[in-house]
Amino acid sequence: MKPVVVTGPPRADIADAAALGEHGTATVHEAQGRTGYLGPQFRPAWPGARIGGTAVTALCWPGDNLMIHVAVEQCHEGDVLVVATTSPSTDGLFGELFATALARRGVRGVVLGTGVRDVADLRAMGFPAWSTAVSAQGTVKATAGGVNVPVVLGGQVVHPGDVVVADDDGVVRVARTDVAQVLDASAARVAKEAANRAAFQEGTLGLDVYGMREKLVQLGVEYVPYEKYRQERS
Ligand SMILES: O=C([O-])CC(=O)C(=O)O
Repeated sequence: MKPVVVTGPPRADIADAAALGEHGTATVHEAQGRTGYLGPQFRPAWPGARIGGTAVTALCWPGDNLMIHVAVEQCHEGDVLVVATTSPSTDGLFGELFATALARRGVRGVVLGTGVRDVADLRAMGFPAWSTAVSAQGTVKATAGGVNVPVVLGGQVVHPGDVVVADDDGVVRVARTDVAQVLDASAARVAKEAANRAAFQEGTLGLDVYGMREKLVQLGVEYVPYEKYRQERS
């Protein structure tokens, strides 16, 4: 792999990214056709954060955070730093000092396909972080990798400038070219869910709200009174 730092890639609009962040991962995931989810192994370092930002990517070697230092310089207001490793790793590549530098640059959070550390400090400073591990294991700063190259996390390809949405349910990526369409679909979904919620609050059942009774007939589901069911089986 040839080490490279790509500067100034096109980014999604940071207001659009924030709006997707407000919708949250479950809505955005559904709105883009149930794709883009990095998987349940990506957990927040502390609960309650909800962000949407534009991806700056770093490809590091396991146990080596040199390229995070390089990536910090490429991060702008509204970005989310997305860190992958060249092979599986759980080491604590990122902690409170990196968070301090990123917060100073207006970065909204970090997503790591490896370990995070200093969790208590990250919580106290309110810097959002998602990772596949929490580990005190320290790292070296020795091997060159990539910045703003496509990276794969949880089977999803994240390109620099894509939108990353993250909350207590995990992390979802939205391709930069899909952002407008996913925003529209998310808003439509939120409106539909509001109508469904109102129906549930009034006591209407999901079976009727979603028109599933006909489906049950098609599937051959039979409603049998208890006594008849018992007699047939005795
Ligand atoms: O410096 C490191 O190796 C990572 C870390 O702990 C920090 O960012 O605070």
